[in-house]
Amino acid sequence: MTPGQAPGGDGVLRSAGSVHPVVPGVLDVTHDVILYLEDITVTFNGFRALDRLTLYVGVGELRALIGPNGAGKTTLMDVVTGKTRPDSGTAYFGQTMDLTRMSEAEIARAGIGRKFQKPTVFEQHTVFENLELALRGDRRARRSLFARLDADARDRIADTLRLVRLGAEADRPAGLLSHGQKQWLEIGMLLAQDPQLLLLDEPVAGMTDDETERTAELVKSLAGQRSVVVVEHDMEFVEGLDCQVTVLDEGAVLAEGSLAAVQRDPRVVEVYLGR
Ligand SMILES: Nc1ncnc2c1ncn2[C@@H]1O[C@H](COP(=O)(O)OP(=O)(O)OP(=O)(O)O)[C@@H](O)[C@H]1O
Repeated sequence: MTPGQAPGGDGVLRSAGSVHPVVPGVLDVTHDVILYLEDITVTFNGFRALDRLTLYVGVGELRALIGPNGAGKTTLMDVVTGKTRPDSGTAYFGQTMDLTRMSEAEIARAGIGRKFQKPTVFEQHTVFENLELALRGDRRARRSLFARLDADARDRIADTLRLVRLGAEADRPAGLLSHGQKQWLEIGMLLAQDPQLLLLDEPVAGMTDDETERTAELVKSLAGQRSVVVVEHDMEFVEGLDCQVTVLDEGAVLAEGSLAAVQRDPRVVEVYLGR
């Protein structure tokens, strides 16, 4: 990343020798970067949960975020989704959307979806209905609810069911699904909103080995069409993702690279084993 590719703070984007006016609400990924976090600091009563953290995520990239307890992973997700405002630093979605000036709802509408650790599906409703409800939250789908695009909405649900491998469960109440299936349904509900950046917080916590393996396949298949950032402690799962790994420690990036490379890094070994 060259500094010239970073968004300016004055409403005008400077990029590689040219100046573009900012178009509000339009995701601009002309530099193939979907998320820019630069020099982000977050303090809680003087304690630095994030300490000048800088991180970039590419368009279509799958990135794993690891680090010991308290490293700042959740706080980072909170900054991206607007739940926590940084004390300083810049956070941009694409070239033009300043996340630090957007509400949580605006950020979600702009195309950032977040899955929390605990599944929150509607247990009384069927799997299909859960996806339908998620789709109704999408502005494009709402417009189409009573119009001829209804078939499109149904197709979208069918596609999502296939993707999260719940086609055979479509008519079952979500409350009867296994823990792993509920997690996949919730990922499907997020996908129904068509996010361009998906944040997954410990998606395999509490899953069986088989479910964990299937989730790695699912998460890998989600990248490419959208960018995905996964926070996870389960190293076998992270290995299965076969992607770039960022290690956080004490609120900053300690190392970045393949899982094998960061696991060889003595500083990473120290924070995981040395304390
Ligand atoms: N609202 C808050 N008030 C005070 N301290 C906080 C708050 N949120 C987080 N912290 C502290 O900031 C640090 C980073 O927390 P964070 O939850 O981001 O870490 P994490 O990497 O997600 O950890 P874990 O792997 O345990 O989930 C921790 O020391 C935590 O206690």
